[in-house]
Amino acid sequence: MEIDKAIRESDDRRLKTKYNNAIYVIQRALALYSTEEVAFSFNGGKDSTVLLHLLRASFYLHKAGKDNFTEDPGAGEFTFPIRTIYFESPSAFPEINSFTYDTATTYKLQMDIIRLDFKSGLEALLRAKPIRAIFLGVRIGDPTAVGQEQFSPSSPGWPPFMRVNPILDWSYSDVWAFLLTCKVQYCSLYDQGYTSIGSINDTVPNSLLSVSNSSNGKEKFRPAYMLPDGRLERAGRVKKLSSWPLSAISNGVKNEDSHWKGKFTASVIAVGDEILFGTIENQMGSTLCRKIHSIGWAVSQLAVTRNDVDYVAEEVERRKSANDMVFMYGGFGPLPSDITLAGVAKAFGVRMMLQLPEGIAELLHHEQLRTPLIKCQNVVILSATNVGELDPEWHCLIELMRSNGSLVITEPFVSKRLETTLSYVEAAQPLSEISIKFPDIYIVVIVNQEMGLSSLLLKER
Ligand SMILES: Cc1cc2nc3c(=O)[nH]c(=O)nc-3n(C[C@H](O)[C@H](O)[C@H](O)COP(=O)(O)O)c2cc1C
Ligand SMILES: Nc1ncnc2c1ncn2[C@@H]1O[C@H](COP(=O)(O)OP(=O)(O)OP(=O)(O)O)[C@@H](O)[C@H]1O
Ligand SMILES: [Mg+2]
Repeated sequence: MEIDKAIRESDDRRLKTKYNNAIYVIQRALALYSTEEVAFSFNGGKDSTVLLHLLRASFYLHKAGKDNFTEDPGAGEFTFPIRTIYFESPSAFPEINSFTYDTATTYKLQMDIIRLDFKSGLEALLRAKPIRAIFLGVRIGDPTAVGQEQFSPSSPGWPPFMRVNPILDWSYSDVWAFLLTCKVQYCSLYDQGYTSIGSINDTVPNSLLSVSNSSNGKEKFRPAYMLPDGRLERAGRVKKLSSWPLSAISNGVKNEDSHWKGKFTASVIAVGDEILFGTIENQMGSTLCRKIHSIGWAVSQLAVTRNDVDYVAEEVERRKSANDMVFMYGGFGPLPSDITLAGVAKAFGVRMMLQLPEGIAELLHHEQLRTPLIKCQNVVILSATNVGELDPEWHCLIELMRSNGSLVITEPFVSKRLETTLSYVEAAQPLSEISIKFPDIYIVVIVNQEMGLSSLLLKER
């Protein structure tokens, strides 16, 4: 078998060790799960291309170990037995799409094309098929590798399956040593200076591979395997605004809800038994909503949870993917009941290290704040415990995030407040007419017992 042979004949001892270890992880997984219970997540990227060939080699070795094994199947003669899944997105590079499809044909992959987001797609897959483990080409250093091991259960809030990461400990140069030693095809973009490939919206060739071309002034790039320092693999990823969903960056529209179309959305999560006991009012919540509105963002939810790690994790897990930003307060400090950070860590599937979620906690220092603010991807944890403390903290947060380009401040809504002494029922008719005639106006009705009724008419600028 060409892969196994190429590695055995190579004198690269490090590559041999990496190869043997990865094969061992795959064999362990195949001993734990039947072929029907595993899937391979393939996206035409270099890491998943490595994994494809490791899986092929594993199956060959598995078969070779059997008594009745005689021939060595060439690339086209051997049907790859594992269900392969590809999440195809409209923002994928055409070169990635065509390489993925061509590879599927060459190696006879039974490939399911999924046109849903990862989570919904996996939910549907696991409902339809008995999949229990999925092979991924995740490597240490990938943002998504944080907290993962070779066998890592899917994160809380995700459908239950085992993530199997056979090349987790491979470096960038190990990947290229393997692809070049085995002389296998890889996506053509890697020969044009791309070193790590996301979507067309967030990936450009790595400028560290640039070679100036004086003859026609056009920039040219060396191939990806020539990158001298693998730590700079992601230098071609265009800086995302913090780590917000790409949809929000590319077109300014995250939420498809017609009222909030065009707006960035945030969720607010308060952590506090004292609010749920009714001992204190949640004034911080309404103040924070006002502040968020004042920067032109929409608040999609204001939630209060118990001081309980699982409750917090579940809420954060749900809100972080549905919103551009999540703001949290309460449950933050030195007491045993201060579990907000542990809940955030659990939501991201990472451990706590030195009292912070490992690998994802960013400390935002500001000279006017005694302690730094904590940001974990798109979740900001505020330390303010009352409205008085919130004002300066918010001011510093906005200043910091604006200066590092991680916050887009848009025009606030234009709002008009109408007050009337009409009853709710009487006002319903004219308000419905307004909303039909002006669909871009969002109407909030406020019923006030003493003064009757008022309506807030909100419109985007
Ligand atoms: C098969 C598969 C399983 C995944 N499982 C998880 C998971 O358990 N938890 C999680 O937070 N993300 C999971 N993801 C999402 C990835 O961590 C990550 O968001 C995705 O690969 C996109 O990375 P990118 O935003 O850098 O392109 C999974 C993705 C795939 C394809
Ligand atoms: N759209 C997708 N469809 C299927 N699997 C995917 C998809 N995106 C990511 N994955 C899985 O996640 C792994 C890690 O993705 P990542 O982008 O880090 O690596 P890659 O795409 O293989 O290579 P590169 O780092 O060069 O982009 C992939 O190897 C693959 O297993
Ligand atoms: Mg990729």
